[in-house]
Amino acid sequence: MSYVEIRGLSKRFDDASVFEKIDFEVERGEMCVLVGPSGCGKTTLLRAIAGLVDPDEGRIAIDGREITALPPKARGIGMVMQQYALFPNMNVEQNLSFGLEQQKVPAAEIRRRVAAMVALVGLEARAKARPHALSGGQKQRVALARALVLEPKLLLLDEPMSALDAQIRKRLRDELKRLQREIGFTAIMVTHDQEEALVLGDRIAVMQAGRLSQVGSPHKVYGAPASAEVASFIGDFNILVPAAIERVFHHRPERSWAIHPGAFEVVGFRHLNGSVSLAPERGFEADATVAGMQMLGPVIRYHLQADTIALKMDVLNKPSHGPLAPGSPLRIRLAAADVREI
Ligand SMILES: Nc1ncnc2c1ncn2[C@@H]1O[C@H](COP(=O)(O)OP(=O)(O)OP(=O)(O)O)[C@@H](O)[C@H]1O
Repeated sequence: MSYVEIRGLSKRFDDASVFEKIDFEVERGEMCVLVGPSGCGKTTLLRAIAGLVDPDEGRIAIDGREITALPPKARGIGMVMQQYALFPNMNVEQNLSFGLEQQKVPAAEIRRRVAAMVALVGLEARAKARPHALSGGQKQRVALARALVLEPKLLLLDEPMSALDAQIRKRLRDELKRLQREIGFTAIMVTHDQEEALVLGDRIAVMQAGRLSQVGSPHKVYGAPASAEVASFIGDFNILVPAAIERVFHHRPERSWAIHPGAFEVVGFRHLNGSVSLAPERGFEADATVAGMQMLGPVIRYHLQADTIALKMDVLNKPSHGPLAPGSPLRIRLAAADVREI
């Protein structure tokens, strides 16, 4: 039996189903990241686990104990939301102490646990500061520390970093991973950010239109997406029908596609898995022209047109080859092993 077990969980608002028959597990000490397009039901699922929304059917158990009918306070669940929701009139230490005082934890133990947690999130120098005097990243660290100091059985994180700018967000993300390794807490986190999901998740659950379309390790979900929808959500995928590939790409016997038209509906390959060249070498598979480009930092994403097929390819951004102008002709090479059935 898994540490967190969710079985057949469904929720409707009026006549509209938000999610239906959701099943999934989280092991003790694991961070499960829930990703999916806006409106697919992630927040409602998290709120149902927290007890803030009543599911219509299904059950939730933590550590072998069913909690489906328990009020939120009795579930032993901590929550961190996008908005910091700190107590504005209390300093950092007081924000952290509050929940422990409510639980009637002895004063000496409160002092010890709060001091240890403040140190863990690196806020010793700001322990006496009130929220208005903290930066966004610091406030969110306080919110995280305030939830963790109560040692919840399960921590729910709803887009905890989405209000922060990119740089701080990455720092906090690494810090969250470190904290999770050090303390070993169990968490379910909702994010829109694909990279955040892949970095933080021990397990990723992809939710689409109220259903989980794939649950697996980041490696599995990224490397072997279960459907075209998952592939397009976990980004960077060219999705094609085999007939189009057959028509546009030149066959080479030693590198045949191993694709039989009609055997499945779509195939795809990651933007980064193809290579492009201006040199007319032998062995390239398809002619294309540059339709546009996006500068992404470490890679340049080219929008290419190969006959009737629009493709995207990521090429390492090296000084040795500058960006290609729109209209540049080039050839695309692709290994059969990088083309997946999806
Ligand atoms: N209290 C409510 N009453 C009626 N409909 C609701 C209620 N709460 C959420 N919904 C609807 O349920 C659906 C799922 O909403 P939810 O907030 O769970 O999505 P989400 O995946 O978290 O979206 P986002 O990523 O944009 O936050 C939406 O269509 C939303 O309008």
